[in-house]
Amino acid sequence: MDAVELGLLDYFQKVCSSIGKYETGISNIILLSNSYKYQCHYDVYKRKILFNEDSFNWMIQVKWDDYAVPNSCQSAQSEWIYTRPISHKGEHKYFLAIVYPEKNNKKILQILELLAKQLSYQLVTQPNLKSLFLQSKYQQQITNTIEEGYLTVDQKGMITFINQTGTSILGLDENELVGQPLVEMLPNFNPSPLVTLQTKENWVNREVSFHLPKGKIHLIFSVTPLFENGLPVGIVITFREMKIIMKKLESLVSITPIFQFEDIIYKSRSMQDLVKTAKVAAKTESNILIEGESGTGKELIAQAIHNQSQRKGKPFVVIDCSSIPRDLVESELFGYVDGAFTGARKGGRLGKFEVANGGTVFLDEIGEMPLEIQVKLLRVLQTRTITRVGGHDPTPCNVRIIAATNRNLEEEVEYENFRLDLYYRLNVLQLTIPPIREREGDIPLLAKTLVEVAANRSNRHSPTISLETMEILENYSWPGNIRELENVIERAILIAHDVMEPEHLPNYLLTALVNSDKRKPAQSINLNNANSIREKEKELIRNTLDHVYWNKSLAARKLGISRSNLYEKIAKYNIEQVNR
Ligand SMILES: Nc1ncnc2c1ncn2[C@@H]1O[C@H](COP(=O)(O)OP(=O)(O)OP(=O)(O)O)[C@@H](O)[C@H]1O
Repeated sequence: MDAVELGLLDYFQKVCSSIGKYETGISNIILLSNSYKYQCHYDVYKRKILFNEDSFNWMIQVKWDDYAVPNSCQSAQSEWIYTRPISHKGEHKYFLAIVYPEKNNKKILQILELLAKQLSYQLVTQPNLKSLFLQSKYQQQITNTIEEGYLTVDQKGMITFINQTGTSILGLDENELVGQPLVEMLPNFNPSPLVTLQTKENWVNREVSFHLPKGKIHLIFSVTPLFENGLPVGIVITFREMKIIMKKLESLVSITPIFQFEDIIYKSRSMQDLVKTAKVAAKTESNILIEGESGTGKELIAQAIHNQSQRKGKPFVVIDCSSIPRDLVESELFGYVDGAFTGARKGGRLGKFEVANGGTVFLDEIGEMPLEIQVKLLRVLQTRTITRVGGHDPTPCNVRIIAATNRNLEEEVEYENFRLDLYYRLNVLQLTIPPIREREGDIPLLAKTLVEVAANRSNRHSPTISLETMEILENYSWPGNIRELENVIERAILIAHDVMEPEHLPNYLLTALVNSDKRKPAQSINLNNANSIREKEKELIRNTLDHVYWNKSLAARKLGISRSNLYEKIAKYNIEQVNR
């Protein structure tokens, strides 16, 4: 085991640099291990000095004439090497050597003696703490490659080691820290991590802030106490910068909002008005409520707003209020402190609002939010702070809320399922996205564009859409809106060649066409031949009418369509009653 492993070299270097600070005029103090004693390179000129056993009795004279050193570099004809042993259990383990031009300089002798004593003492008291973590140089190198700051403190509270990541996080030099009391260098730990030597417990993911020369830093740290033969020897503190953790969490929790206003496909007047208002909303900081049926593009609009707002580039965190178990909503949103509840993770947890700080929170399905959480959300919006579950200290939180719902929130307020005060807070700007069946001219445009997108994605030639197919698409009510249209097209693309025909569409669309004033499929007809769709419909209507002896009300009921719709179809297909 050498001086590095024993931690002696660090200590030695530290002491030497402090000697340098007091300007004793001494330089070139060398720490020699026992194995080096017969040969040593010792100064800037790489002069090699041969030692023998006697060399360790205080002092030897070196005549520079014997060495190939240019005259200009020599301050004296000869110099003296003072040496002093560093002993451990009566054995000379190391030697200190100082090169000095004068013989018997008392000050030098005193310093050397003192230093050797201090180092010998260090050998006895330093319980090889370092060797516990750094059993080899490889391990030391590993500690320098890990992403966490890594600091060891002996049982007396003195810092004994810090890795490179640690020094760069703290913005302090290894020499400034090692050998110094932890409480002086990093005073904000409260309680001191050394407490763990008594409690014998690990601390996980605690938070602390320091004002250091680098500025204010916010750390997440963990502490592991170390024992050797049951006796406390020190602690290891691992730490990371909060802002780095936040960045990582952001990438896990937030999504990259990819949509811009240019990606929204529309033509209809109603969508033109909506996008215009959304663009105005993007310039403001107000909360926004987006209402619309499922799949109408609420999240798409929310992303486009975020990307055109001042918060672009900041987190965009999506919280689906309907998918979080009721009793976890609060901690998911606002986080919790250590020990907040049974089963809570040690060290607490950040909430999504904290992660979204500076950015946008997209609260999807806000209508599903439990009433008790609505109160807490209201408080966040009013105070612009969040308080973790089980915590008392509010933390500033700057987020913009874009809430979305496919319910009629005003009605939910009337039914007392949603708080009126929260509704007002969220509804500063309201956008209502119309369903696609109400967007005049949008379906053909959407269908054509989505066919191209889907064909491109699956590396296929993009088919054209036949008139008949387009008619079916336009007449369907699309309860699942654009998401449903996307799915239908995605599937059709796989089976269509040059032209997308009705046979490439799912049967339920064709059936629904027959029942076009009802939004759910009624009697299913299996239409495989595209050209026969009208014929099949005509046949179905005629058969039904014949079956009920042309009682049109009854036929309409059986077909699941309205009487007026039946009259329209009879006229359209020119169906006549055949006298039997
Ligand atoms: N106008 C549009 N142009 C192009 N794509 C659209 C348009 N509107 C919606 N989409 C696409 O439709 C799909 C559904 O949109 P989105 O998830 O935004 O709907 P939503 O209203 O938030 O749905 P839900 O209420 O079910 O959460 C997405 O793939 C989206 O890209």
